[in-house]
Amino acid sequence: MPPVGRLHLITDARPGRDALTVVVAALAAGADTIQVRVPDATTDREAYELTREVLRMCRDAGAACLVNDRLHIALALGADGGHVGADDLPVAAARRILGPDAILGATARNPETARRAVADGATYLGVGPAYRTSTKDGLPDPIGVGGVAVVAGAVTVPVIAIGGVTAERAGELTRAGAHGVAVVGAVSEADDPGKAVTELLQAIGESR
Ligand SMILES: Cc1ncc(COP(=O)(O)OP(=O)(O)O)c(N)n1
Ligand SMILES: Cc1ncsc1CCOP(=O)(O)O
Ligand SMILES: [Mg+2]
Repeated sequence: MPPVGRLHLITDARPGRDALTVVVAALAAGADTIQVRVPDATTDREAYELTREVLRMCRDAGAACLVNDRLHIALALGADGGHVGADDLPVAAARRILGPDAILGATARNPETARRAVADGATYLGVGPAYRTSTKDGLPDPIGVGGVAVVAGAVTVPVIAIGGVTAERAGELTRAGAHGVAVVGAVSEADDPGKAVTELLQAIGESR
């Protein structure tokens, strides 16, 4: 299993976003993980084809490729793993499907859920929303840096903070115990996605 990366770029497949162009720029700037996340309305075939392209780019760049929700696509393509949350397969079922060597991320926002996810086989935890974000609807209130710190202190697996993360905020999250951060908008909405990745890497102490 590859190590859990510290800067996860999650694809932004909202209308008008060019996910692949952003992935190319992010990988060139040093993002170490790409998570393919598509809207629910996207067909499996479309998601498969996007993931196949992203996986090829990740392999060339030495980055990990994870698939959100649709673990069958990760398996079919031999991606590095997947990410599940409360509305997806339970973590233990996801682990059985992906096998022992895959990276498996699980969403948690409190210590109890976090410990259960780890016991059930999560390799890392996506913890948030750390801050308010408009990228995803229906999220609960942000847990803030303090909430991320509480979860990070409760588990031994890497915690990846998510939700409203920017280069200005990333450093306080890693200083609070997060191993890394996951972002959508901070990179995909940037005028220069590569520069945004460079600034995020600097903020988490991973500049090259
Ligand atoms: C790194 C990371 N953390 C959290 C999530 C959110 O997953 P989930 O709660 O299943 O919500 P969706 O992304 O499926 O809408 C994530 N994808 N990645
Ligand atoms: C998928 C997801 N889960 C919690 S917040 C979020 C979206 C994060 O997007 P952004 O980095 O633009 O706030
Ligand atoms: Mg999900």
